[in-house]
Amino acid sequence: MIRFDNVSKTYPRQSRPALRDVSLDIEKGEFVFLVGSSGSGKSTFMRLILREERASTGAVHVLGKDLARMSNWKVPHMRRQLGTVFQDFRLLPNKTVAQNVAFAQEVIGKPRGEIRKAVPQVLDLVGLGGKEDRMPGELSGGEQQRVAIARAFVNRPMLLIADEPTGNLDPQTSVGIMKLLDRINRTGTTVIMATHDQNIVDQMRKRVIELEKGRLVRDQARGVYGYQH
Ligand SMILES: Nc1ncnc2c1ncn2[C@@H]1O[C@H](COP(=O)(O)OP(=O)(O)OP(=O)(O)O)[C@@H](O)[C@H]1O
Repeated sequence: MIRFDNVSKTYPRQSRPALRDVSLDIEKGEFVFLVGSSGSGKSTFMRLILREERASTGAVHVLGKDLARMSNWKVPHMRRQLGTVFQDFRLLPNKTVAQNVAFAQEVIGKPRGEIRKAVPQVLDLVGLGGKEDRMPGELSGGEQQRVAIARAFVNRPMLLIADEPTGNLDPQTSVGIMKLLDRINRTGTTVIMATHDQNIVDQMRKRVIELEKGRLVRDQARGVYGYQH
């Protein structure tokens, strides 16, 4: 599903690479935690998968495609198969819960009938049945993140990328979000989640990839958080 072959990334005008010689494989259906202190390269890793950035050297393969060889016009098609969730939710504040989720389908040209069916289904799945007509500002942080996850999942992506999805949530709410991501993973969707949340990583015992100053320093099955920050 994802392969990094000796990938390094140095941003323009930076002397130190943000990623250094990273090689790894992530298979379909895996759940992977990406850990490492601030600035270790986690977001860069995710941006390379989304082709928001390009590798300086080495090759990144996503869904069997070499991203360096992918023409720009094909990138949106590739991204449609990836869902993204962020710490700050990134909902459209002037659209209802249902409209936020429907929007993800409208932009890819899904027929109206399908959207009308899929939106309530996915809102039920994330535990927001009955809140379709609320505005994001009327929801708790945990509920807003559920909307964001519904939006990311409604097109049934092969891969869900979550960048600190529990970073703004209290521990109890975070556990609910993790149960939801686990459920989504069980449907066969690969999940990659960057996090600083030690409790979550230690409880879930999934594969843990640790970056330190851009290098991959640990790749552990059923791993733990494993470092002090
Ligand atoms: N657009 C950019 N231009 C220049 N340097 C950048 C850019 N983005 C990131 N960097 C640098 O690359 C390194 C890795 O940053 P990155 O954001 O990938 O780390 P991170 O592990 O995601 O950190 P955090 O946990 O704080 O989100 C840092 O030294 C950072 O300053």
